[in-house]
Amino acid sequence: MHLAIIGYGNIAQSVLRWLAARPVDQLSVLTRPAARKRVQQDKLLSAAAHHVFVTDSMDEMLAGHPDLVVECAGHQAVIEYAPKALKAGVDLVLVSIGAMADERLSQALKEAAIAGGGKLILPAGAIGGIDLLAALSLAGEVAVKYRGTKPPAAWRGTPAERATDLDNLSDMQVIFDGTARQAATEYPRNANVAATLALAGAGFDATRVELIADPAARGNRHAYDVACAAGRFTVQIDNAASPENARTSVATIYSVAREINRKRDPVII
Ligand SMILES: NC(=O)C1=CN([C@@H]2O[C@H](COP(=O)(O)OP(=O)(O)OC[C@H]3O[C@@H](n4cnc5c(N)ncnc54)[C@H](OP(=O)(O)O)[C@@H]3O)[C@@H](O)[C@H]2O)C=CC1
Ligand SMILES: O=C([O-])CC(=O)C(=O)O
Repeated sequence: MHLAIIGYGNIAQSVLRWLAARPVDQLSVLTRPAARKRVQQDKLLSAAAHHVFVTDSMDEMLAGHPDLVVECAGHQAVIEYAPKALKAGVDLVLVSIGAMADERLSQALKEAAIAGGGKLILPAGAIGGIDLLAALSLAGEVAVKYRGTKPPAAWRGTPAERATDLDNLSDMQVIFDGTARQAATEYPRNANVAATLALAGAGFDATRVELIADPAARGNRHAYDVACAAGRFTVQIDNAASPENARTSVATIYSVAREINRKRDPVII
């Protein structure tokens, strides 16, 4: 298998650490230009694959004909690279799913996938239960309400800083209440799961979202309720935060790992 990864942050490096136990044949990594030389020297790479290529050019990466591209670099990187990968006919795992809250980008991605023949794969990421939600939404209208709770530090550098004094919170506080579209747009590094739920269920404008800063939170809690004529269910996940990036739950890393296995294994679940 030839695996290509866009980004070299917490998720990318953690996935490579996991790959060391079962390396891929070829690995291509797309970094920012300033990071290329440093990444090339990282020993994680040679443990994760038999042949390694590091580049700062998407065209160069695609010229190697990867079997699967995994984006784990953020919303801006989705805009820059995702349409190209899909147009080239390569399957693309999109971790920064919240970028699809932008209707024009979402449409462009679909058109690129149709034109090129590559599949746009939306992984479960930090959340679970997407299989049931997506299935129930085929039976009729679904109502979905999501609550995302993280420690105050995970909300630094976001609009939450304007809503509350994150450093001096003594109790949990709702820092956002609105639609999945607003949440994914305003919190691009924290509310991708809201977008995942929206795409699997009621859509970006009907999925209700509450984001909460809680000084007592030990990790990232994702909870949601689904109701429809075919049934109802509630999910609550208490995720450990990644040691390298507290905003990102460890589960996200293994959700990417699962998609890699789904591409290379004969039996998939
Ligand atoms: N679907 C889900 O459930 C979840 C999705 N996510 C998404 O995954 C993304 C990545 O998470 P994580 O790995 O923890 O974040 P990190 O910030 O640790 O890593 C992101 C990496 O991407 C690099 N990068 C950013 N823009 C570009 C670009 N244009 N070209 C090449 N590299 C680029 C960054 O480089 P630099 O440091 O130089 O900026 C950094 O190395 C998040 O931003 C979020 O959107 C996260 C958690 C859950
Ligand atoms: O990793 C998480 O817990 C969720 C997250 O950051 C996101 O949805 O963007």
